Amino acid sequence: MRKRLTIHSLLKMKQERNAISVLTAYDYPSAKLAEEAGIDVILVGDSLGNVVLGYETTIPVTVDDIVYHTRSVARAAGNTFIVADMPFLSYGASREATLLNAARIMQQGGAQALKLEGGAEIAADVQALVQAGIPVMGHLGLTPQSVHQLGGYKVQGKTEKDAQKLMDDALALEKAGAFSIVLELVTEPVAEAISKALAIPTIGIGAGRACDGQVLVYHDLLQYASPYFEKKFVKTYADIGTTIRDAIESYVGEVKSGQFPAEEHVFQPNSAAPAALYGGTKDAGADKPQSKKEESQRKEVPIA
Ligand SMILES: Nc1nc(=O)c2c([nH]1)NC[C@@H]1CN(c3ccc(C(=O)N[C@@H](CCC(=O)O)C(=O)O)cc3)CN21
Ligand SMILES: CC(C)C(=O)C(=O)O
Ligand SMILES: [Mg+2]
Repeated sequence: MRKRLTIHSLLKMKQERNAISVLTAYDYPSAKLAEEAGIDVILVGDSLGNVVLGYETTIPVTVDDIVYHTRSVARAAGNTFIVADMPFLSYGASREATLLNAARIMQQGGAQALKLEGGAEIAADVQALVQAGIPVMGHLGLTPQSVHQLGGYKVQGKTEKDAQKLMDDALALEKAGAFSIVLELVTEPVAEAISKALAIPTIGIGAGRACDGQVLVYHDLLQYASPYFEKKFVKTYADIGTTIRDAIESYVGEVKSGQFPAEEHVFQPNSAAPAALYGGTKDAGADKPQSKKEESQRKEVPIA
């Protein structure tokens, strides 16, 4: 098993043009499989609000939610660099609240780094976290925690003015000490210009081919009951949703038909017939049920 990457090895990957693969994970099985598959970085994203908890936005996600999910990811992926999202307004309200919430996610969750949405306006918070010894990942472009202000999940950096603001924000985050920046739903040339202007790696999601790495949401990549999997920036690599639904359908059918459980799933006593249970007669139990269906038919026969 490969050793866990560090912020220094991620910087080196950019310098050597070695693309960084990032995937979200939210629990033990998703993190275990991501680590086994050789992912570079796991992000415990607040997208868990959408794909695991069923909320419409990421806004209801709490620090408790992130701690709970990060713990289970950390237990599964001890050799993978784990970044956790700081959820909505768990940073920026006050310097003290930012640091205390960050401390909880690092200490109780077991993340190696935190990600915050926003640009120059949160640079001072980023700097305080970095000074406290926490690696910070920035997040620019479509920042879902501001969806109501942005007016929807729309591509960012389309006008010259927006593009310049994205560039200024990226430079401000780098200056504040961020080790990497996620660019979400940013036009390809703008993401390319930012990636070239920064020393730290950019991680794109719907931000084109020039980013230093890519990130996708676990449930999108696997078509795993995700409400977003049909989006333009997503590529689905498997159809796990259909596989799971078909399997459960088969199970339901076999329980109802009596095909499951079969002989090989059933435990038998030492002696072929546990006479005591059948009222002490020697041949009792010889007509033990072969299936649920048969048993229910038996029950229709009055015993007395
Ligand atoms: N499952 C999932 N995947 C994600 O990528 C994701 C989440 N959830 N939740 C948090 C945010 C929200 N995200 C979103 C949500 C919607 C679009 C979307 O509707 N995109 C349109 C672009 C529309 C335009 O052209 O402006 C698309 O078709 O890609 C994009 C990102 C990304 N994040
Ligand atoms: C989509 C990624 C970048 C994210 O922030 C999340 O999964 O919450
Ligand atoms: Mg997020």
